[in-house]
Amino acid sequence: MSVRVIARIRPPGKAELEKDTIVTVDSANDDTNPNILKIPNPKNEAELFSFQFNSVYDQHATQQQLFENEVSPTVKHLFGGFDVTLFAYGVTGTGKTHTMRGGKSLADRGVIPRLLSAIYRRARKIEKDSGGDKQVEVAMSYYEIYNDRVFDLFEPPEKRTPAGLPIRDNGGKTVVVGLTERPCTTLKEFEYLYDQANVNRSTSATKLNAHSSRSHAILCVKLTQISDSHTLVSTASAIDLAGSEDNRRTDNNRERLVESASINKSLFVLAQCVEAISKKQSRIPYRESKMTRILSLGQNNGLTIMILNLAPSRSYHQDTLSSLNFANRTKKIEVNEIENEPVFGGPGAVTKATASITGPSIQRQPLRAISVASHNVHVGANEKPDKTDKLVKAFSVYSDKQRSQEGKSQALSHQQKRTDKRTLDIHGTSSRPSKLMRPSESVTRSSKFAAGAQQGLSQELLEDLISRRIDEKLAEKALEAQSQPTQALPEDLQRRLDALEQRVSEKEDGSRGEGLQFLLMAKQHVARGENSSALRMYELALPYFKGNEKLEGKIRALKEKIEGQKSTTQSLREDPCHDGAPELSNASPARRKRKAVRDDSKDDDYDEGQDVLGEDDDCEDEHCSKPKSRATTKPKTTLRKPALPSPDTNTFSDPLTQTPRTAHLLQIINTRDISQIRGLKGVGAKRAEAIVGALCEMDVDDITDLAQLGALKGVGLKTVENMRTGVGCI
Ligand SMILES: Nc1ncnc2c1ncn2[C@@H]1O[C@H](COP(=O)(O)OP(=O)(O)OP(=O)(O)O)[C@@H](O)[C@H]1O
Repeated sequence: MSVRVIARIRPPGKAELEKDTIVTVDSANDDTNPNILKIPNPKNEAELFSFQFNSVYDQHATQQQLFENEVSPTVKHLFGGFDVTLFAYGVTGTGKTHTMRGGKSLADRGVIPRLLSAIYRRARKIEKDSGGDKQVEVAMSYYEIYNDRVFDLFEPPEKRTPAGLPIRDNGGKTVVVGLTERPCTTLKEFEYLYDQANVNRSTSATKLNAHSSRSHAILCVKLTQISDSHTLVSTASAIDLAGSEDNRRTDNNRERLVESASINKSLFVLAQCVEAISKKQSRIPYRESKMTRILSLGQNNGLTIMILNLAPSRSYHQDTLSSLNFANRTKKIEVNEIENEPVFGGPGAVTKATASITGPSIQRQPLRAISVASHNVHVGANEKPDKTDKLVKAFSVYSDKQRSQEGKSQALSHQQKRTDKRTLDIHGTSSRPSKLMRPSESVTRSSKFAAGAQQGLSQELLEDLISRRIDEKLAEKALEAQSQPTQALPEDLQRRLDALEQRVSEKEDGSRGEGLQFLLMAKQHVARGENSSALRMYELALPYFKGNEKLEGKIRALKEKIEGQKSTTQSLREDPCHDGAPELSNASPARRKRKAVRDDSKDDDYDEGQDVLGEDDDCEDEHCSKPKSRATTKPKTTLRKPALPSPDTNTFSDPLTQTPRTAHLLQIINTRDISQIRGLKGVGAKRAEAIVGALCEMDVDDITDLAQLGALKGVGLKTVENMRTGVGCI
């Protein structure tokens, strides 16, 4: 099933004139609801571009109409066990927050309060009709992604840690670690919590919107239906994305510019993901931004609805065309229509399944699936094993990773996943158990043994597997013991070093890491011959390196190049996300390749990025003496002895013999997230940036073993040893 795309045009604002309205609504067939949007070609007003979506709403559409027609029908699917994802997309000031949250009056309420109202209504009805046999519980979590960091909206800003909450990949799903989940038994309770959390959301006035959202907000509503025989969990995710903004029009100050760059970058990556999915490319760049990792468009299951918000007026002409092009590609994305499995079991299962929402009023989730979890189930004591024959309804999955087989093998792997899940779920929870709840090693081993037996592994192989696990555990213990500092630094020195490191990281976080990421992405685009995208990345990097002549020169040169290409080849666009015309063909792959080779040979962006940094380092600011401060922190690491097996042992190169520690290290490296990588032992910001740079230049998607990691430019075996000894297991 495809993503359902609906478009909504807001009324003209106070400063916009009715006569400047350029977006009109039509229907494919006169007697049906409107589903076509028309907008003139900016280069030839007489020509109209048409875009068809599932539904289109004009400026007169009410909140009630939009909800009744589009969102209300999903409620029964949610109760049927499907996850539902709704997200609002659009340029700043086009009405996303108005659509999702809305105003306070009854008529103005947006999709989210109406959805909750419908959920509670249906829940009460189910409970009543079942004569009390069924119970429905609702819990919510709410967080924002601000400057590419995840913050719990139940935490006031002053209590947040600057780095935000970590996100992890857990069995193919992205999860936020340490998020608050709050039960809410009534609509009133929900509204209270929702309003309270919204106070914590980052908003500011910009020239284009007096209450502009400076973050992507993600609300997850978890629905748990409990009966004597089974428990069913499903999730509704409602996402209010921040709007892209053209900073030539915003007059943003530096702080707003940095926010804006971060918003634009994540939306740009989203557009890249959608484009890669629509072109059926094997690599979808989800990992390049936290928002795209979390949204996982095309990877999540259940129902997905995108609400495209548009402004009607001419001043948004180019932006509107970009949004329409984006939506046009999004509507082609296939989503797995998989319902969550009910969990069979007696009252024991019910207790376990609802433990997280019937306990104290605030619950910390150990590890929580964000958007949708197709199998976010809880297994009870009397689990019935005959559910594995349940059929998956659709198989159109696009993944970050190349899929080895299609069709039948996918069904098989789905079943396999279930078998694995069952093995895990025997311990009573589907999410990662807390340390206290973690089963004993022997239980884990015996369940693995059982899983292996189910999979038809030979006795010999199983024993081998077990003894390897024991070895791994022993090695881990030894590593942990050795990674303790043998000698603590004097308290005063340690404090000074910490303060110094903190200052350095604060400075780097704000002005280097992000900016460099843009430069790196620009380089990637140049290498692929995508000059318009590269230009956009360079422009996004500019606020971080203001006044940098090299960067400005690069932008000028690229602009000239693009202009030159346009006039000579009559090619209307190279990057469809930032050009007006709908669905125009791109340059031929052969031409692209030729261009890529030519550009690559000239391109020195990454080095230039280092130059930019170099100039930054030369400043007189006391914090800029990084090399020195880094050097002074070194003794901490040199006190520790490396405790890795030698590089020529299997552990270095054979993924099968990887310890959990190694796997965790590689997982962190493969995030390509500078802030995570620089948290590794022995890795400073510069090295983290170099690693990310080297990863971006690799031909393969991910690093799969330590040998590969050690071979990266600027890494080396000693660094690998350091990084590995400093990593904990997950
Ligand atoms: N359908 C609508 N009817 C009436 N007013 C609307 C409508 N849509 C938007 N508005 C008004 O337009 C203004 C901008 O809307 P809103 O803040 O929802 O935009 P946004 O897309 O969320 O912007 P940003 O991305 O900057 O947060 C608000 O004053 C809002 O009330």
